[in-house]
Amino acid sequence: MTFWFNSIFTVLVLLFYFIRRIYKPPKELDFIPTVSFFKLLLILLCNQGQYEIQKLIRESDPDRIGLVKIFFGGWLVIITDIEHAKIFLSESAYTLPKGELPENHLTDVFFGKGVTFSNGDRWERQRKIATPAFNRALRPEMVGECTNEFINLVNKWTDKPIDVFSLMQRITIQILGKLAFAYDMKALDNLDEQPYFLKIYTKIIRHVTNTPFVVFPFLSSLPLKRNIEVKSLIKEFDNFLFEMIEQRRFQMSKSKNEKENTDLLAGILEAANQEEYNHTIKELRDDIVVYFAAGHDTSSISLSVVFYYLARYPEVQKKAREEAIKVLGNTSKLPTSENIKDLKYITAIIMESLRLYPPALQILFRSPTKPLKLSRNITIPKGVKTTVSLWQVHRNPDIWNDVDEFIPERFINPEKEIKSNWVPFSSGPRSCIGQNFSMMEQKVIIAMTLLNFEASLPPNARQLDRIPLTSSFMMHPKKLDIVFSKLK
Ligand code: HEM
Repeated sequence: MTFWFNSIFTVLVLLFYFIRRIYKPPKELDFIPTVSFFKLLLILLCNQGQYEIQKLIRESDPDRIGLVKIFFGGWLVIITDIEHAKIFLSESAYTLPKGELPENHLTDVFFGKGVTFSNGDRWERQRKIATPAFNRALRPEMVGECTNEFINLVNKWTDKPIDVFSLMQRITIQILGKLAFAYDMKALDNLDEQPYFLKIYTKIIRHVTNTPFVVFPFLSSLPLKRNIEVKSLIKEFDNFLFEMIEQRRFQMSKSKNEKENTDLLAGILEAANQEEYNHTIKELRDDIVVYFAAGHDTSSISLSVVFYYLARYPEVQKKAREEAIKVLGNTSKLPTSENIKDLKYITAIIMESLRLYPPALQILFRSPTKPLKLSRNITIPKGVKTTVSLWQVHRNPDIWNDVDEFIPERFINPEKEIKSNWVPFSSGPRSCIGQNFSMMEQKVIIAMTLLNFEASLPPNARQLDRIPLTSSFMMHPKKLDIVFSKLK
């Protein structure tokens, strides 16, 4: 009896000591308020969703110093104040590199070292190649053509609730396929089946963003059935990508007509052939995975939020439709770049939706290579993992009036200060490379859809006063249904 008692007691003491040692924050972070790990764990275990997590983060900093620390397999500092964020985000990409994941981590296996995850000279080279290629790929008319296909698809599903996020994923993937890869993803052919490419991608993302695996990266290296499964899915995805690359290379060798080679992939392939870049096939693959992921999920979330608000506020929808009619006419004319600039109210709706629901809730963490001063009293020590919560900076009541209200008007001719506090695409040297691409595609989709359909919330969701969200690290709406009805 005494033996068992002593053994259990010793194990408990060791466990307690072990947890305290891991959990005890470094002294240099003492000044930063702590988010309770146990409260966070409870929220995650009970799957209570994003609002609870964000509320916990805000409440953990009662004196509003503008940053908190959180135990997340290691200590992570989260910046929640826009002024700190501006300084942080404007720091050079060389002195504030993105954090490296342990090798073999599934996120690393899947995303590799595409531009979002790379650092130093490699990142600079990738960004130099992609920037002009992105500008060439900005083609609103082509987005308009895809939107016409989308309208035909929605026409087959009118007056019934439809999961708006999956619907938006289809159109953004189709557009990305055409504009970025000159590839027909066949995402708008029918609603019965999820497109093949998207199906595999969704499964992989579900695995790699699974909370325990994010918090405890070592789990990815264990010989678990699920890890083996993900690796085989990634292989399948890669085969598809290599086929797509080869197909594009072949088409380009047949056609030297520059007008036919305006897509992002063509731009990257052209640059890859130049000796100064010397891109390997693995580097190409990594870039494409990143463009594929960054290029459709975020825009689908943003569009889902916009359609939720349009459905919830019919008067906003009416005003947006009037603008679309004024700019595009009643016909299904394909929008031009000039038209896009005139969609001021629709732009404000997108901006306000992105303020309230930034699809990237926080940026990927960085580790400063030297102490980074954010204000007179606040310095992030060298090497400390740090991120910016875009949700928190956008929902700070000290900065935004009626912070939780949807007020698109605040973005009609906004003052410089308001614009600089709005950072859903991040800012500084590592800001989103696809911002113009995404804003352009969203404006076309919204304007053309409003010329054809009325969006409403299904009867059982009329009281929905906020979007149901998962507690995932990307912002994902739980099932969000919208009804599209043909305009009379
Ligand atoms: C509503 C749509 C979008 C939002 C809210 C968004 C948001 C962001 C944010 C916050 C970052 C910074 C991430 C970080 O620092 O960790 C980022 C980076 C990036 N985004 Fe986007 N994005 C959107 C659309 C797109 C599109 C359409 C593409 C490409 C087709 C794209 C490609 C990228 C790339 C490549 C980076 C990495 C840039 C670098 O590290 O230099 N994004 N995006």
